Amino acid sequence: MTIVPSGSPQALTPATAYFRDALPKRPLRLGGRTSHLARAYARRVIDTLTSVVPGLRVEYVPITTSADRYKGDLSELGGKGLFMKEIDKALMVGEIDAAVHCMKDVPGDVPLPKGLVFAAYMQRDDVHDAVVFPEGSKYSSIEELPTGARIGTSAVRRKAQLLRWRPDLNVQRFRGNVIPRLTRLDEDREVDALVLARGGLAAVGMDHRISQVVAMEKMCPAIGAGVVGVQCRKADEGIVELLQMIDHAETRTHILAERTMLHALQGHCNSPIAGHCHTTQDGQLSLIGMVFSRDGATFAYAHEWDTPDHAHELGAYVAATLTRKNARSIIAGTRLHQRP
Ligand SMILES: NCc1[nH]cc(CCC(=O)O)c1CC(=O)O
Repeated sequence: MTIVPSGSPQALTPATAYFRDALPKRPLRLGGRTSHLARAYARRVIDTLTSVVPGLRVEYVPITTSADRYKGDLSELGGKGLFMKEIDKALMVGEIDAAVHCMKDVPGDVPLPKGLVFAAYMQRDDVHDAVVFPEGSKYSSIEELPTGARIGTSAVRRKAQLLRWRPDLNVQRFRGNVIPRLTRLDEDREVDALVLARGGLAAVGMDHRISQVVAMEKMCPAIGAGVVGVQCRKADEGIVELLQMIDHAETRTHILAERTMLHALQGHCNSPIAGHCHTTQDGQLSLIGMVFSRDGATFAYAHEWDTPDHAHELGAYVAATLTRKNARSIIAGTRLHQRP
């Protein structure tokens, strides 16, 4: 098979040369979850890879994770990387060559498995949260909802911020993959509205269901929101280099700042922690960090800036500022199901 590099001849890097030799043997096996969202994100990874390396064959390997099997409250299981365990294992034993993950679901309180590396981050999607109402609902925004209205979400981060905004709302646990969640919203009428990620809804073709996009000031995103990461074995140098070809450098810097903060706060995707890093118009890195009590009544906020080569320092600094503002006890006080 011939590889026609996109763009200039210099585009033929060692990675494409390496992969040209491995290609005839079998397609690259990309593992990920079975959900519509995971498949949509994998499609994005595959399309980007094949636009850089035309002729590259990639096969998607869907994997059911513990979090997909468990229908209860994930915080009761500890919430630590349950969307990843089986995928990590498949990658470590060589059943797959690479894995696609939503960075939001990658925990910050346990180290990544030894020998695995995120070799590519795709350019970040929109990070706003969005509100969806059941079909035929007379409401179209959170502001219009009457006292006691039921909002469905399983994210403690969303619950805390909704209650901070509207303490009179009744926030209920509502789990599941995006499409089944929307079906339940319309059919069962258990809740009056759902809050979901705008980018996730758009990725599965459901953006027409969005009635309200929530401002960042009302709903600070999760660490890693809207970022798809591609992981592989560190020792597979050819695959590492191949994936690096689709790495989005600015997104990598933002993820480094956000996840450094998350590590320092010992948080995971079900912690009441929010944060967002972006590059300002004058080229500075801006990082916002927030932690909440579960009822949203107590929170700590920090916002700092630094140069793009100081993403790590910025993450550590914002975490330290939050810690000085009692972040640990605010978070700890909210862990209702903490194990002894
Ligand atoms: N926890 C599930 C999950 N992981 C990533 C996304 C959405 C896309 C993203 O922010 O990466 C979602 C669904 C949601 O929060 O509505």
